[in-house]
Amino acid sequence: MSVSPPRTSPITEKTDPDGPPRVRLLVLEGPDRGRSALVEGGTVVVGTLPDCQLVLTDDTVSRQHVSLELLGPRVRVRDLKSRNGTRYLGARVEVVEVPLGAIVSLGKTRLALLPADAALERLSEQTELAGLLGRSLAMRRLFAEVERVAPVDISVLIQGETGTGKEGIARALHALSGKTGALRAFDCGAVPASLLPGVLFGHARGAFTGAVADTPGAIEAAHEGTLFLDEVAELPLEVQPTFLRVLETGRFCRLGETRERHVRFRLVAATHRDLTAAMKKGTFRPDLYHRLASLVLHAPPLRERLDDIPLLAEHFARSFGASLPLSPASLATLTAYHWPGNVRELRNAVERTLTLGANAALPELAPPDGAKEDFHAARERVLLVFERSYLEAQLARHRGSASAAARDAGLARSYFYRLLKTHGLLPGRGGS
Ligand SMILES: Nc1ncnc2c1ncn2[C@@H]1O[C@H](COP(=O)(O)OP(=O)(O)OP(=O)(O)O)[C@@H](O)[C@H]1O
Repeated sequence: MSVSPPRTSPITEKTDPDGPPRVRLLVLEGPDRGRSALVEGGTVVVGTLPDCQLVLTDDTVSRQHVSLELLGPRVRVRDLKSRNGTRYLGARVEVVEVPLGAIVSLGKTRLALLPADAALERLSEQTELAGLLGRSLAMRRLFAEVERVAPVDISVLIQGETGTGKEGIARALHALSGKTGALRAFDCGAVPASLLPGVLFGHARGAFTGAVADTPGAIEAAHEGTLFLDEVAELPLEVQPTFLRVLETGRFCRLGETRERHVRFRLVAATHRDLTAAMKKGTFRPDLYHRLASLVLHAPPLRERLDDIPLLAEHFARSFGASLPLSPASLATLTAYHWPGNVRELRNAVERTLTLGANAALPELAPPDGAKEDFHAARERVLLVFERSYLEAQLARHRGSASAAARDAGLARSYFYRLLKTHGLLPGRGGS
């Protein structure tokens, strides 16, 4: 066993598949942050006594706080009747088997149990970055990337399922960039293709019917700042060459003008679609793709970072005016679900449950006495319940095809998508 205080240096220890299981213990939060120990086989004890295999100085940790039995790809965590308890996914535990990669809390200390050969270079020490919350390893890795890339003036492409926080990541990149201009967000899927060039590049008075005044576009509003281009896969093919030219030269003309203007901004684009598939289909230009994807960040789905659920759920509950330590039953419900709509769906679930009380999907989160409900609140509740079950039934009938479901429902595709988004029902990657 070795004890060392690494934080940012790479640690790469190859695991012998026939040898005893090897696990790296790494303190992520608490007074001993950065302390790490490589342990091999058998059972090890963590506590403040000097003969523990990982010795901590945290005074909320007991002398012999927890034992860890290494079982290959899993670890049996046993609380040794500690004063402040041992928690996993936010709930107090006596004995629990956890996979490698899990994080357990001992008093104020948060300890990651990692595969010995995990590369640990680039874990951020933050659990909040410009409004984005995360204490899982996946988010700390992402935070470290954001911190590293933010001040560098290159385009960034953020890929990830819907609701994973791509816009939040773009905001964090901007907040840490040191740029003097603003962040301007533009959703390529929200504007009809025919209006999109005008909204993006701006237009001169009289450029088209209804153009009553000279109007700057989104790229000008992002001058000296960041342009966040959401749903970039929806950028119409015919607009892509002009946009690429702006990225390469910083020059463009408003619609209806011949005078060239100059802009300087950092582009952050996001998509939940597979752009390489879009290139193969011919709907996305490879030259633009390569320009956008100088650097790709992946927003991990919530189901791959269950450690974030207690933090996020309590944060959302607080933001809706409730202060609740989540019950173990609520946490078990929340962490057992696969969250196809990711963090947005979690936020909606918390809100729905706090608003609708016992009728909601996660009753353990409901206010204990049941909420008073006036006419407007009751109508809203019935509408929400109706909307959600209608959308689910339509999607099921059309095997997940949102376009077909929207047509059948007699709704505009964009409006149908908005409803799906509100209810956290947007089909994942590859959905239409
Ligand atoms: N890590 C996080 N911490 C706090 N809030 C988050 C986090 N991730 C997402 N959210 C919240 O979840 C909601 C959805 O996030 P966001 O709009 O950034 O996702 P997205 O990936 O851009 O979604 P879409 O692809 O549908 O546009 C927002 O309300 C955002 O504030």
